[in-house]
Amino acid sequence: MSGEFSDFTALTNDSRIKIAIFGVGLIGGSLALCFKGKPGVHVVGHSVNPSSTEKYVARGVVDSATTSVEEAAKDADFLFLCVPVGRLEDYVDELAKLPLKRGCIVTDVGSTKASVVKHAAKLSARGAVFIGGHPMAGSERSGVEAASLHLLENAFYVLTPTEDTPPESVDKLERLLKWTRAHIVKTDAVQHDDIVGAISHLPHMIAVALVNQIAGYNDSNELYRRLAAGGFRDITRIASSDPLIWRDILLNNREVMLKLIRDWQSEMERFAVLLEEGDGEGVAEQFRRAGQFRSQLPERRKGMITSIYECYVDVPDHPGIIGKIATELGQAKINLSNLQIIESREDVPGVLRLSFQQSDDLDKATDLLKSLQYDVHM
Ligand SMILES: NC(=O)c1ccc[n+]([C@@H]2O[C@H](COP(=O)([O-])OP(=O)(O)OC[C@H]3O[C@@H](n4cnc5c(N)ncnc54)[C@H](O)[C@@H]3O)[C@@H](O)[C@H]2O)c1
Ligand SMILES: O=C(O)C(=O)C[C@]1(C(=O)O)C=C[C@@H](O)C=C1
Repeated sequence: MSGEFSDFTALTNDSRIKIAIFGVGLIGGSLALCFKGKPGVHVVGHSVNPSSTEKYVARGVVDSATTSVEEAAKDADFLFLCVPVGRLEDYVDELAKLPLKRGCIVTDVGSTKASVVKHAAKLSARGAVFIGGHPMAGSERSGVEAASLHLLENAFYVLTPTEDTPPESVDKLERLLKWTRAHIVKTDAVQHDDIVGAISHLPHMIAVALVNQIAGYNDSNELYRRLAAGGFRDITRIASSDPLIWRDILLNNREVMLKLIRDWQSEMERFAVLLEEGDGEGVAEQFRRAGQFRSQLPERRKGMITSIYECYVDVPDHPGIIGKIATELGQAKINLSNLQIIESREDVPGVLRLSFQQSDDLDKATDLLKSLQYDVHM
């Protein structure tokens, strides 16, 4: 081992590290992939479902898997709770009944923090330290099939230690999380929920409401769906997120969300007034202000809407073209994460959307496809 991770084995008193992941889905699976195969590390996955445990091992995401919380938790140095927000407290309660390894670190990846941090304080009575966590990266996809070694790379990873959290435990967790290549940010759990409510939960709700509004119009005229391409697609990717994961997040953060909805309604009302009054300068000013703030967002950072790098390719309408493009990319060792035909443009035979998890892959793919005379748009 070398460089920034050379102090890794100092994370425990012996050179073996057991990491238990409860819920090996998109986030749990991505964490497992970051830890698995590192020297001395054993990653055990937990699922309530025996067929899922078999799948985790068969896909090579974990070293072993079990349906027993007790077996997964036994002697574990780090325990990651990666289940839906609505189940986090149940897992804390189960762990609180078990003989956990002294000084072990229990953390979670839930999209809300205040309630679980408060609830998990009880783990200290078992000699464990709870530190709330939230990797600010994700996808509209879910399940272990969507897990990726690179998901958290360059993303922010929020930790919410309290004043009672031993600093050496925070330090230990931070050192472990270096394997994810995410950037750690520490904040208070309540502040986390306010801010993440605004920059993540509200956009998900708006995307869903917008899609449902348009779907309603589409019921009486199919042209809505057929013409909905550029802007609509950009702002609504996250509307395809997992319904149960988001049910739990929004219910858990409901007080914050109710205030944010009211503020959103005021923003829309402001637009309504500007339009009623025919105030063109006022409308333009709204766009100027938004553009200015948006231009200051971190570029191509994982997390929020930009976690996937995409390009669009005009494709002639003949059988085999999709396979041909996928093969060209594969032969050039470019990792394609998704490929989708979009039938929204009437003027060209078809448009293929290619998605990548690395900006590098996107750049290589556009260069390659352009060199092969394809029309590529960003
Ligand atoms: N999806 C995202 O973009 C994202 C990003 C950051 C954090 N998170 C948080 O990560 C956690 C997991 O989300 P995910 O996107 O990985 O979801 P996922 O559906 O991909 O994975 C959830 C895991 O929990 C298990 N699970 C589901 N319901 C369960 C239940 N009732 N009891 C026990 N286990 C159950 C599933 O088998 C799966 O292994 C959530 O708390 C979510 O808020 C999600
Ligand atoms: O990129 C996405 O699909 C996401 O929704 C990721 C996202 C976000 O809103 O930024 C979603 C939920 C999380 O808790 C953290 C990250």
